[in-house]
This record gives sequence, structure tokens and C-alpha cells, in this order.
Amino acid sequence: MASINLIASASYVLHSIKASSKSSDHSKDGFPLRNKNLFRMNARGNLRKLTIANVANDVPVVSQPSLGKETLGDQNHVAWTSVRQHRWHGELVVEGETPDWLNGSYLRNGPGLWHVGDHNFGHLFDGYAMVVKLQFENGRIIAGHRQIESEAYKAAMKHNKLIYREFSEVPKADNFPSYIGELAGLFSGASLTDNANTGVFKLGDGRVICLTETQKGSIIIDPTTLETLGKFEYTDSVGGQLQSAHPIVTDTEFLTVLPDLINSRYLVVRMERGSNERKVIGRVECQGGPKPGWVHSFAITEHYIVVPEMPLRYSVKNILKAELGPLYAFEWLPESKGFVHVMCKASGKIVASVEVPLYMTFHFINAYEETDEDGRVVAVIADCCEHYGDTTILEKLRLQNLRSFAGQDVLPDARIGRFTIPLDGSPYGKLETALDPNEHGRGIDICNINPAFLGKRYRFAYACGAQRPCNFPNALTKVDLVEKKAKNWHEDGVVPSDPFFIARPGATEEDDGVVISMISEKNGGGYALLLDGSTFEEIARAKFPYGLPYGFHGCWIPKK
Ligand SMILES: CC(=O)/C=C/C=C(C)/C=C/C1=C(C)CCCC1(C)C
Ligand SMILES: CC(/C=C/C=O)=C\C=C\C=O
Ligand SMILES: [Fe+2]
Repeated sequence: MASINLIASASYVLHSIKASSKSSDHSKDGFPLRNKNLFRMNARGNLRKLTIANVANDVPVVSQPSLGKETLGDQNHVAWTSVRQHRWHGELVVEGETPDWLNGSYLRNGPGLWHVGDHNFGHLFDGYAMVVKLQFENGRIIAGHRQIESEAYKAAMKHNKLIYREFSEVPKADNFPSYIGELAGLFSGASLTDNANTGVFKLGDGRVICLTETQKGSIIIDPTTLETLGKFEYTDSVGGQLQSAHPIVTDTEFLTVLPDLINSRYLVVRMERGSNERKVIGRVECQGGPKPGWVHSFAITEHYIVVPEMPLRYSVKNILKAELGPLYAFEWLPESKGFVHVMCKASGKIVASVEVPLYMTFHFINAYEETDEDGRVVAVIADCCEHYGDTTILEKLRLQNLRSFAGQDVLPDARIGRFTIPLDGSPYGKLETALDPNEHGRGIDICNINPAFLGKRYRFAYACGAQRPCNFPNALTKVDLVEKKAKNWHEDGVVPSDPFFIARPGATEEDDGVVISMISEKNGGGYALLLDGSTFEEIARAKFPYGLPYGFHGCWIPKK
């Protein structure tokens, strides 16, 4: 890595000369261009003239609502600070070289603003959504970020206060009737947020949608300008208010799980490419009670859908409180036990519902079918980032805790938990640790795989890991589930996000490709990082004009 970097930076010439084009020039995607000519020499010694929109340290402030004031601790990191402005767009200077074949856009969604006026949000999951773009084009990186204009965000900007319920925040009722109104709005969904801050997905028909766990928080954006185009309206009558934040999206379909708090079950639904209509594949009746477990994500194999039922359950009692409890809308009910269900994708029939040890996960990594020597499927294997059946991680993700890191190691341990779910009718499944968690610093979350291995036996997972002491995953890790080893990337003071794998076209090896991550630095800076998917060494980095807040999940939109 060091040698690649040295060559690249030594041969890098950046030269700005007087503007020659008119000030009204616009880039292909409609953004105004700043008049700058830049020359860049690549590692092969070719000098190339670039017309650059906005480069690092040259940041125009666009017209935007006031950001108000955010109260920060003295140990604050840019990863936990609201973004400096609502939007920006420009070209980044690349150190190193991006592969010739990497043409397309990486989009990443996550929180951008954690305060409204002078009110500070409490939790990492509360922030108003911001999408970041890295558009790779013939060795160049055009970047940008923009707030998503959800109803929740627009209302907060207009009234300078919280109007809708966020993950950990309930708007203060001014009087008793407004308290009753808020409660009624919970049942109709009217008072729930549509702040689509968790994931971003390219649907098979090309539409790009941002999501959160409320169904109304499904918003279509323009992947080039990042402009909010409107709500994604489900045209079916499936009903309910909630959804998993992690649908499984392929070129042909969109599969997701909807928790049903009234009937204590989950609906598994499919929406075909080009459609807005979800159809029910099947239902999973909860085995424990009184309500379904939190279903942030789930997994699939080639023939099955793996639906988790965690003992961390939705709690109507907590949701109805004016002040949410320590686990927000959820409660930890160990006596209600933990289960995993397996549904046949084709028929919707449940083929296994097994009790497993208590578990706590946000993210499933992948799942696959285990066959015997005659090729019969005997078990389903499902892997997740598992927090040892402990919900403390939710408390650690409070902004106050993230902002007060003073060197003590406080990140709770996490591992890759591997479920084995037998399909022979036995009532119990296994949960084991897939590899020594010290390999990834006993921290692991926000995981990705090579999408060609979705639902299939696979070997590699990319995730955020830990270099202790830390209070949050501060490393990137490539886990080899066969060799039971990990390769790690870390630099002092970094907060990396969503290591996203993109396969090289024509690749035959699972890890032949690149991994993209956006890094927030302790000095307030930030950069896009490219690692080699196989060696896990740095190929390139490109600095943003300023560091961005932490983000959750991304997607890849290949160039047409
Ligand atoms: C960012 C992330 O991982 C999770 C976000 C979850 C959200 C926004 C949950 C929202 C909810 C409400 C607004 C009301 C009660 C239910 C619940 C789904 C927790
Ligand atoms: C950032 C996170 C967990 C970190 C644990 O170590 C979870 C994010 C969930 C939302 O997508
Ligand atoms: Fe997630």
C-alpha cells in the first residue's frame, strides 16, 4: 500500500490556472461548474487537463435553511457532528489510482443533521438523512452530498423544532389535546417519521430509493443530483406501518419483512421489478411474545427466507410513553426467548421454526443451504453481526456517548454469530462464533459481501471492526470464514463506514474487486477510501473538502 501511495502522490501535479469558460457553465448533471482548470499527472506520467467543479478547500455554500446550533462535547469527532451545509457537489482530487473498470456511483445514506434549531438529538439513529455520492468516471471521482427532503426534515426546518417521532425522540406536546393527537397519530402512522436515513437501494428498474423502518420513510431520489423526487408509494393493501430497513434487492425483485404488531407476526412480501405493489409470500407467527422481535434485517438462501425473532421486541407500552425508555421503542424479554424461522420462498410455508440462544443483532451478513451427500438440504446456515445477546450497544450509540470518547475502551464485544437451523423438524438451532473475534478486534457490524454470493455458500465478509481501545467500530475488516482469519485496515482517529464491495467485471474469485468506504477523521477531515478486495490494501483515497458525519449503508449503481 505504502509504495502505491508514494508513487501516486509523487507523480501528482495539481495546477490551477485562470478560468477560461463562462461562469454559467454547468456540469452534465446540472450542477454549476466553478471555473478552474486542473492538471493531473497519473502514475503512468500522462498529464491530463481536468475541468473541476469544486475542489477541496473551495467550498461554495448553497442557499439553505439555517442549521441552528448544535451542542457538542470537547471530545467531539466530525463523525458525530451535523454536516456543515445541506449540500455540496464537486470533484475530488484522487491520490493513487482508481481501477479503469470502476465506472458508476457509490451512494451512501445516513444521518446528516442531529439537531433542529437548538434542540440536540439523542441517538445516532435519529439524524435527518443525508446521501453522499462518489461517482467514479475514468479515474475521476465526482462527489456530493445532499439532505433528503422528507416531510420530517422539511417540517423541522420550517418550524425549527421536531415535528415527527424519530428513533429515540418524541416531539414535545404543547398541551393535552396535542399529546392525544400525537398518540392517535401513532396508530395511523401520521406522527411517525419518514426520515429515510438508513439505506439506499437501486431497484431493478433503475429507481433509487432511500429507506428507514417506517413504511412511509421510503423516498425516491435522483442518483445523480441526489434531489428528493418524492415518496415511494406502495400501491398494495398490505398495510402496517413498519418495515425492515434492509430489503433484499436484486435486478428482479425486492423482498422484505414487515413486523405486524397487532397480530404478533411478520409478513414476508415481494415486489417485482418495475412494480410498487408488494405481494405477501407468507406469514411467520411469533413463537415468543407478546410482540414481534425487532427486525432491522433478515437473510435469504437460494430457496428460503430466514426471519429472525429476537428477544429484543417492539414494545407498544414503550412506544406509548411520552419519554421513550432506555431501549426506545423496544424491550428486552429474555423469557420470551429467541427464534429463527425459515420460510420457503416459493410456497410461503414455514419449513423450520427453531429456538436459539438469546441473540442481539442489527445485521445479517448472508445465509446458505447445507446439503448432505445426496444433495438434500439438511440445514440453513445464517450469519450475523451478533452482540452476545446484549443490548448495551444501543445505549453506546447515543450521541452523548459517541461524543465523549476519552481513550477508554467501551465498545461492547461483538462477533460473527453463525446460526445452524436444522430442517429435520428439531425444535432447536445452534448459534456459534464463526471465528475468533480477536481477529477483528471483538467489534463487528455494518457488513457486506460480494453480491454474486447472496444466498450462497460464501467465504468473505467486509465489515467495520475494532482497533481497541475505542467506543465505536474504528477499523475495516475483511473476514475469511474458511481460513477463520481477518485482514484489518485502521488509521489513528478514524471512523470508517460501510465497507462496500464491488466485483471486477469478469472476476472469477469471490474477493476480486474493490472495497469503498468513507472515512471521517479526528482532525475534522474526511476522505473516500478504496481498498483492494483481495489484499485489503489501499489503492486510492480522495479527500472531501470537509469531514462528513457517519453514515450507515450504501449501494452501487453501475454506469449504463
Ligand atoms: C437508523 C436505524 O438503524 C434505525 C432506524 C429506526 C427507526 C427510524 C425507527 C422508528 C420507529 C418509530 C419512529 C416509532 C416506533 C417504531 C420504530 C420503528 C422504532
Ligand atoms: C452502527 C451500528 C452498530 C455499531 C456497532 O458496533 C448499527 C447501525 C445500524 C443501522 O443501520
Ligand atoms: Fe442497518
